[in-house]
Amino acid sequence: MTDDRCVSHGTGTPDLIPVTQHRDAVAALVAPTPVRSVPLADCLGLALAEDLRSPIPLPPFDNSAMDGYAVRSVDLVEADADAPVALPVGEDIPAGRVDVPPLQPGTAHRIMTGAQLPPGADAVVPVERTDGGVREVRIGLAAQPGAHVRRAGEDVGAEATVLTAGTALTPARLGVAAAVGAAELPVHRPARVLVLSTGSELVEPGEPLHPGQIYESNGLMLAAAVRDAGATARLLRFVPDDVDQFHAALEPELAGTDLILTTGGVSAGAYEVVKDALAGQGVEFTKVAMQPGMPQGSGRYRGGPAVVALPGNPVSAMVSFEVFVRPVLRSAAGHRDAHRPVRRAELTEPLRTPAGKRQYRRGRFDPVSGAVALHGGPGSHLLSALAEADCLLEIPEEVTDLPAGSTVDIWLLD
Ligand SMILES: Nc1nc2c(c(=O)[nH]1)N[C@H]1C(S)=C(S)[C@@H](COP(=O)(O)OP(=O)(O)OC[C@H]3O[C@@H](n4cnc5c(N)ncnc54)[C@H](O)[C@@H]3O)O[C@H]1N2
Ligand code: MOO
Repeated sequence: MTDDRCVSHGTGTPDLIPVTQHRDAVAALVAPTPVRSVPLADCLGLALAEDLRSPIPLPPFDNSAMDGYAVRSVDLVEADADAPVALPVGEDIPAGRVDVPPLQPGTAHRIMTGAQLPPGADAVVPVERTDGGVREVRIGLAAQPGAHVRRAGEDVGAEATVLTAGTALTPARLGVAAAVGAAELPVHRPARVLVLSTGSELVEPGEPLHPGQIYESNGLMLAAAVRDAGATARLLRFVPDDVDQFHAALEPELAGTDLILTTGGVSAGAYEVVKDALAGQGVEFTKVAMQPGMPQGSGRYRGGPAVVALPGNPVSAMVSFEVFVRPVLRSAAGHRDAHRPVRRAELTEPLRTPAGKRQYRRGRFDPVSGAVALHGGPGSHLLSALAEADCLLEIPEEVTDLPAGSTVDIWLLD
């Protein structure tokens, strides 16, 4: 909800559907993907499908936090830098030694970081506080019981849950999974997305550009956004505004596709290739009460893969992806946090928006002051401002005027 707002009445455009309605329609198209076991090395960024319980405590055994000497603290009560206590050294215990002999009273074992604490020892003296002796060691420090000892289970108790279902597998989470002995994890298969841009004006970046032509940017951008959302993307070469070429590009690629994402050709002109090709094939075209991103399509292509048809204006395509597609891909792949983080932020300047449409403006957020500044105008061709933005401001449909200092919801982008 946005504070300090002027609300307009009776300005809704009757043929526009609410953002929530289209969002629900898109969400209903993409089911959760199947779960399978995947080697840890291939799990980065995927969502864990089941809680991970540790079969062992971590650390698995009491061990030394320092290179030094394992001792009985009672043997060193009198020890002092000026009056060191000499103890005979029994054994060497490097990390990984499995047959660790007990520590006899009045002796020390030389021990390394990570090595098992010998039975009978209750403290470790760092080598720097000794003379480093190999047969006999002189220790100038009265060790406290437990000093420099890492106790079994201090980090993770046996049978404790270390990761919960829906967690995104970050490097540290993969680390803890390996530390408790997991070789594979149950994860959702990423959703498989096909990306196809349309437009006779489009030219491949790197090729010469003639008057009236523009470089194709939506396909690459959306394929990257799909991958960033944790799904896999197959980017097809864009097609001109030609229905036959559109179908010819799609047909051979349908197998193994969960979602077809198209851009362009969905508004009201004479050459709306996506609309012409997909209307009557299971895809409905609507106008959504939002800006950017008004013309939209969704459905199932000939009863098969889901289709989301995004508008061609680059900012409209990207914002529509954020609003409708990204959360759905993340939910389908099992992510608990499917949505962008939302914050409340204070506007640095006044903002006027048209009534009856939910606005998504591009902004820059200062997390220290909690202020958000608009970045670039509302035009849906202003791609460079989107590229520099770090958040989207979400302004509700009924709001038309916001004074500086009003608080608004923002979605934090990466
Ligand atoms: N008479 C009307 N005209 C328009 C309406 C309307 O309701 N009535 N809606 C406007 C809105 S809002 C939008 S958004 C756009 C959406 O149009 P389309 O989805 O049909 O997209 P195109 O016309 O193909 O392209 C729009 C714009 O974007 C550029 N574009 C398209 N594809 C790419 C790409 N892959 N890479 C880079 N740029 C691309 C294209 O050149 C156009 O400039 O329609 C409005 N018009
Ligand atoms: O949907 Mo359009 O995005 O307002 O330019």
